[in-house]
Amino acid sequence: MTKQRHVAVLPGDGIGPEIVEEGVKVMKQAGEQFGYHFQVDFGLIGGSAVDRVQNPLPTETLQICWEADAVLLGAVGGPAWDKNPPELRPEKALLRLRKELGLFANLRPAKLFSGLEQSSTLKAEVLEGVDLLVVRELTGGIYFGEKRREQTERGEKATDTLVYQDYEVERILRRAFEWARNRRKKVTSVDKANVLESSRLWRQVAERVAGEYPDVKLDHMLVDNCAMQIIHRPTDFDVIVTENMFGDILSDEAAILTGSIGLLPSASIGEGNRGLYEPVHGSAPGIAGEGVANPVATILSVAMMFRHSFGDEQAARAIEAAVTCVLNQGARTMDLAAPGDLALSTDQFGDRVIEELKQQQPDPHIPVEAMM
Ligand SMILES: NC(=O)C1=CN([C@@H]2O[C@H](COP(=O)(O)OP(=O)(O)OC[C@H]3O[C@@H](n4cnc5c(N)ncnc54)[C@H](O)[C@@H]3O)[C@@H](O)[C@H]2O)C=CC1
Ligand SMILES: CC(C)CC(=O)C(=O)O
Ligand SMILES: [Mg+2]
Repeated sequence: MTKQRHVAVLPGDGIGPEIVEEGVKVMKQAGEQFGYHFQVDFGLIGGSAVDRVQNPLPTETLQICWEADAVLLGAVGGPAWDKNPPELRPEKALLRLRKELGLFANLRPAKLFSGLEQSSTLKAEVLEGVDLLVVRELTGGIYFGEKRREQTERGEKATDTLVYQDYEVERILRRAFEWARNRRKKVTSVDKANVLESSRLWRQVAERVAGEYPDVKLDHMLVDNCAMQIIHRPTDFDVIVTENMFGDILSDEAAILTGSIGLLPSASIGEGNRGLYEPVHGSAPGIAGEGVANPVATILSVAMMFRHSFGDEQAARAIEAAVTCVLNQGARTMDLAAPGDLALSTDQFGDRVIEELKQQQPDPHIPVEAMM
C-alpha cells in the first residue's frame, strides 16, 4: 500500500535552493522505490521571504509546516539582510520555526566516510573510526533569552540572557541517553559548570537522569576542553549532549573530522514524529548560484527524515548507502576535491546519488519500523 506523506520544503537563501533541489530529487526517488506518495508544498523563509513579502517567516509557511509530516529546509541568511532590524532577520525566522514546532532535540551526526580521510586537514590515524552524534538542545539557552540594547553613560550596552529550566535540560538529556543506548553507550555532557549557573543546573540534571540509564556511561566535560578533544581524540566520543550555542559551535567543528561541512546533516525533533531536516551548514553566500555546493548534507538530512519522521530505516539506509557508493567511486564536489581532481557540480553529484539509489534493494534484515 502506498504511504501518503506531506512534506514542506523551504529552500531559503544562498545555496539553499540548489542543495534542496537535490534533496527533493532523492526524496522522490526513494519514495518511488519504498512505496510513498508525497504531497510537496514549497514555502518562503529567510531573506528571500523578506524580499518577497517583507516577512522572514510568513504565516503561510508556518501553516504548511504545521500541516506537514516533515519539513526539509536549505539555509537562511546572507550579507544582504545582515543589517535588517531584528524582526526582518532571516536567522530569527529559523529560530522561531524551530520553537513554534517544539523541536527541542537537534541531532547532528558526524561520521567519517571511508576514502575521505585525505579530505580532512587532520591525520588519518586520528580520524579512523570517527562516528559521533552531537545532541544539541535547540529551543532554549542564549539564542532565546531576553535581548536588550541600552544607552548608558559610557556608551551603548547590549545584553543577551542564557536561561535553562530543569525540564528543558531533562528532556534533552533523556533523548541523549536513549540514543546512546543504541550506539556505544557513552554520553559526554558538555557544559561550562566552572563559570555558568545554567551549566551547574545542567550537570545536576544530567547526574539525576543518568541514574535511570545504568547501562550508559556518563562523563562531564567543560566546553573549552571539548573543543580541543574533538580534534585531538575524536574517537573517544560517542554521544555529546550540550546546550544550544555550544552544540551549534561544536558541530561545525566536528565537520572538520569528516572533511567538509557540506557533509553534515541534521534532524530536529520534538515530542511527536514531525521533524525539521536541514544541513548543519549555512547559506554559504560566497558560492551561491554557482552550482558547486555539496548537496550531501541535505541528501543525508532526507535520509534522517525517512528514519525519524516516517519510521523507515530501510529507505534511510538505502539513501546513506547510495551516498557512500558515490563517494567510494571517487566522486567529489569542489569542497572535497584534491588539487587537480575534476569536481562534480551540485546537480551532477545529486544525479549520481539517484543512479546508485536505484541499485539499492530493501535489506530484509532491517526492520521497516525504525527505532525512533
Ligand atoms: N541553518 C542555517 O540556515 C544557518 C544559516 N547561517 C547563515 O548563513 C550565512 C553564512 O554563514 P557562514 O558563517 O559563512 O557559514 P556557512 O556554513 O554558510 O559557510 C561556512 C563555509 O563553508 C562553506 N560551505 C558551507 N556549506 C557548504 C556546502 N554545502 N558545500 C560547500 N561548501 C560549503 C562556505 O562556502 C563557507 O566557506 C550567514 O548569514 C549565517 O547567519 C549559518 C549557519 C546556519
Ligand atoms: C539560527 C541559525 C543561523 C543558527 C545556526 O548556526 C545553526 O542552527 O546551525
Ligand atoms: Mg550553526
